[in-house]
Formats: sequence, structure tokens, C-alpha cells
Amino acid sequence: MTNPQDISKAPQQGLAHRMSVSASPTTTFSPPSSFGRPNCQQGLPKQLKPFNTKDIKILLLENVNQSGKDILTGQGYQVEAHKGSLPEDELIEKIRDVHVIGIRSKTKLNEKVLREAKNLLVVGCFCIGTNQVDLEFAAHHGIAVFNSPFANSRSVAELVIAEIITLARQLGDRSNEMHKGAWNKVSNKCWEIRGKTLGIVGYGHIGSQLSVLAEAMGMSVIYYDVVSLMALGSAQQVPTLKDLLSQADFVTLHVPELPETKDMMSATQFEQMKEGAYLINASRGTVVDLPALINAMRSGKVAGAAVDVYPAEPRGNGDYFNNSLNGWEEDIRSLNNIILTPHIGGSTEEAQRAIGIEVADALVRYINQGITLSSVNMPKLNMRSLTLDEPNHARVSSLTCTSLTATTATDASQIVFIHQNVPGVLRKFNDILGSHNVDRQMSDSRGDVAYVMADVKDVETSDLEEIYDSLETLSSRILTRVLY
Ligand SMILES: NC(=O)C1=CN([C@@H]2O[C@H](COP(=O)(O)OP(=O)(O)OC[C@H]3O[C@@H](n4cnc5c(N)ncnc54)[C@H](O)[C@@H]3O)[C@@H](O)[C@H]2O)C=CC1
Ligand SMILES: O=C(O)C(=O)COP(=O)(O)O
Repeated sequence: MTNPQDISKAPQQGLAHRMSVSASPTTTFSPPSSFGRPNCQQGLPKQLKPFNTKDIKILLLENVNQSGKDILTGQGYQVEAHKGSLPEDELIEKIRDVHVIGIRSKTKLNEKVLREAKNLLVVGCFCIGTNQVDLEFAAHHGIAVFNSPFANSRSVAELVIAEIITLARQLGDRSNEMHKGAWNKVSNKCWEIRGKTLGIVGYGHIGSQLSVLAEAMGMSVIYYDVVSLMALGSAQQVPTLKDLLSQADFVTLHVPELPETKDMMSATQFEQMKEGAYLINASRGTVVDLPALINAMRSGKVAGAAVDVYPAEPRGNGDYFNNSLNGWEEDIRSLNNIILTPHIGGSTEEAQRAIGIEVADALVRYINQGITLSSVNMPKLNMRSLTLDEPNHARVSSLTCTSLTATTATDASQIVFIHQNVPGVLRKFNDILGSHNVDRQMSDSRGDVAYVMADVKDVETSDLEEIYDSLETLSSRILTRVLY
């Protein structure tokens, strides 16, 4: 096993001493010795960076689970981890230097921040939602984004089940009263949930899982979604949100943050709800107009609510949460029968451990081998055989976590070229590679960004550098990487 080499200092050694970097305890990825110009922001100074695993700098924010950190440090990457998110100016300062950033739902990677991320190759969202990242800007600048699409779905669904009963029985209020020494035994407006109708808005991973659990407890389930989706059990899709609101005793929201879902529940929609119905929001804070919810609760139209997500959330634990953060005039905390939780829908040991593994594995596969299979903003490509690799992760999870591991099936050098999806690029790409032994090649596009990978056999480092330099001159180029 050779020590990783800094190619910018000793490029001639890259091929002769093929890298087999310290084997990760969790993966069998082909570790790269590689070079590329991760500085993909057009117009910015070029920067040659070696990508030996120990040179990869990773910034993890928002308390990413140890399972993920272990995988990343196991690869030899430099990992800096923070418990909370960072103020934007600090984030900008730090993101300039790193190749990889791992975040959860709070850190906003908007255009302003990403523009500064001159070395950034990839973003790992250690959560489901990716609304906090400007995905298009990232793709256009060669930054792949990965998430964990369903590892915390069950946790959210279980929380919602707990909240349905808690609201129906006013458990929050009774508990608060007891904490203050007040015995208040009431049955007025406390209900069983058996036979009641649950209206699910957004029948995706979470909504459909919830549907099954709710039916098991004797509820009738209706759902509204913008696409026609197969009903699980006896659930029924309704054609409009209004239909759902007029029939549901409990309304629960499971849509992503999108322009179309902003204030999806506002004064008009609260009016359309049944008298004394309940609202649960564990999706995104922007989906509910909270002042309108407060009015609906004060008028008695809405008998209770559970809110897990807010338009503006504190940066980390210990930070004060109050109205001024969101600019509401009325204090949501003064209402009866309202459960307020600090965005904990996906916060279980099981979910966080599974997310840590899934996203860290995706990052390793991308960094080391350019595999974009589960990316949310890049064409999905892989040229390596993937194997299900359970034992590697037994250490971090005894649950159902399996991991797709890329095997080192080739001794070829790999060229990764992210480019604008315009006519003629593949011809130019193949002209550049033409005189070499191209073992395998794959390409795909997603909108106006395209991705091509090629395995090239029996090439000298000097040839790879020439290929690299030639690709860099193409006007369509977004990012070139050479992994070997
Ligand atoms: N509170 C928490 O800790 C967590 C919150 N979330 C949030 O929950 C959201 C939903 O998660 P998943 O179920 O995994 O997403 P998903 O993508 O599997 O399902 C979302 C569903 O919403 C539907 N949809 C989109 N726009 C809609 C609209 N305007 N009207 C009606 N339906 C619409 C989609 O067609 C899809 O079926 C995530 O995007 C995330 O923001 C996710 C995990 C944890
Ligand atoms: O997975 C999601 O989208 C969530 O909202 C959970 O976010 P978190 O990882 O708890 O910040």
C-alpha cells in the first residue's frame, strides 16, 4: 500500500504508484489518486488540487451522526464537524476551503454561499429535504447534491401518530397543568381517533407510511397529492385540497417546500376545514401561514395543532425560540392544545444512524469514483459494479441498513466530465480521448447539465494530464476530474 501522493508536487508518481489508500473499515471503494479543478465557478482563477483522500476537506454541520463521520474519517478525509449550523458569514468563510459539505435541514446553501465555494465538489444533505440548497445553481457549477430520501420517513410518521392522539386527548394541556399542580380531569372535546378521518396532504414516502399506520388504528384515510398515486390499504385519493379539508378530522401536511406549497394552508384553507378539526405540520415551516393558524385556533375553528417546523428556526440547541424570529404579532405559545416541537420529526437514533451511513456512502462513492446514482441534481451514472454490503455496517447499525458498495473492478483511469448539455460535446470529448484505449464510457443528461464518464486503460500520467488540459479548454466544460 502506497501513501497518498500530492500530485501537484509529484504528478509523475500518480500512475506508477497506483493508489490504494488506507482501506476504509466500512467500504471497499477504489480510493483515488486524482486531480481535477474543482474550482468550477466560471471566471474564477483556476486551481489545481490533488484529490488524494487525505487531501479531501469535509465540513460537517448540524450534528451529523457519528455513523457518517466514521465512514468519512475512515476514508482518510479531513473532517471538521460542528454541532450547529453557522451564521452565513462564517459559512462563507469555511466553505471556500472545503471539497465537501454535509448539512441537515437548516444550513442554507443559496447562490450567494455556493458562489464562494470554489473547491466544492459535492453536498451531502443528511436529511430528506433539499429545499435548503440551490440545486440548479449547484448543478450548473458541477456540484453534485445527495440526500437520504426515506431513512427518516418512519420516524416522522410515528411522530404524527403520537400527535394525533395527543391532540385528540389534549394531552399537552393536561400534562402542563399537572406540572403546575392543577388536577383537571375532563372529557369535554376529548375523542378517540377510531373512526375519524385523517387527511394526508402529500402522499409520498412519509404520507403513505402514515396512511398504513393510521388505518391500523381504525382511522379512515383520504389523501390529496398533485400526482395520482396508488392508495395503500383502503385509503382514498381526493381530487382537491378543498375536498380533503372539508372531510378530514385531522389534516397532516407532508409536501416539500416549493413555491407552490408556500402558505398552502392559509386563512381560506382554514375556513374550508371542518369545525373543530386539527392540523399537523411536520413538513416545512413555509407551508403554513402561522398567523392564520393562530386566528383559526383562537376562533375555535381549529381545535388543536402540532407544529414541528417553522419559517425561521434557531441555529442550534440552546438558542432562544420566540415570535420575533418569525415576526408574528401573536404568541403561538399562548394557545391551548398546540404541540410545539423543535423540528424533531426525523430525530431518532435509528433514522440519524441510517442517514449518516447512506449519505456518507454516497459521498465516498462520488468523491472516489464519480458515481452519481442517488444524486438529486445530476444525471445518475455509475460504471462500477455495486454490491450489497451489510457486514461493513454491522458496527454502526444492527438495523436494516444495507450499503451499496462499489467494487474496484477496473485498473483503468477514470475521466469524469460535467458539461453543458449542448450539441457536439461528446464528439469533442471522444476526439480528445480518441487515441487512447477507452474501456467503458457512459453519459447522461439532466436538463442542461450533462455528465460523461470514461475508463481509459494503459495511460501514463502525462497522457492523463494532457486529456485533462484538453477537456478544460472545451467551452462547454463545467468540471473535469481525473481519478486514477
Ligand atoms: N419534520 C421533519 O423532521 C421532517 C420533515 N420532512 C419534510 O417532509 C417532506 C415530505 O417528505 P417525503 O414524504 O419524504 O417526500 P416525498 O417527496 O416522498 O413526498 C412528497 C409528496 O408531496 C407531493 N406534492 C408535491 N407538491 C404538492 C402539492 N402542491 N400539493 C400536494 N401534494 C404535493 C408529491 O407529489 C409527493 O407525493 C420533505 O420534503 C421534508 O420537507 C422530511 C423528513 C423529516
Ligand atoms: O429530513 C428532513 O427533511 C428534515 O426535515 C429533518 O431535518 P433534520 O435533519 O432534523 O434537520
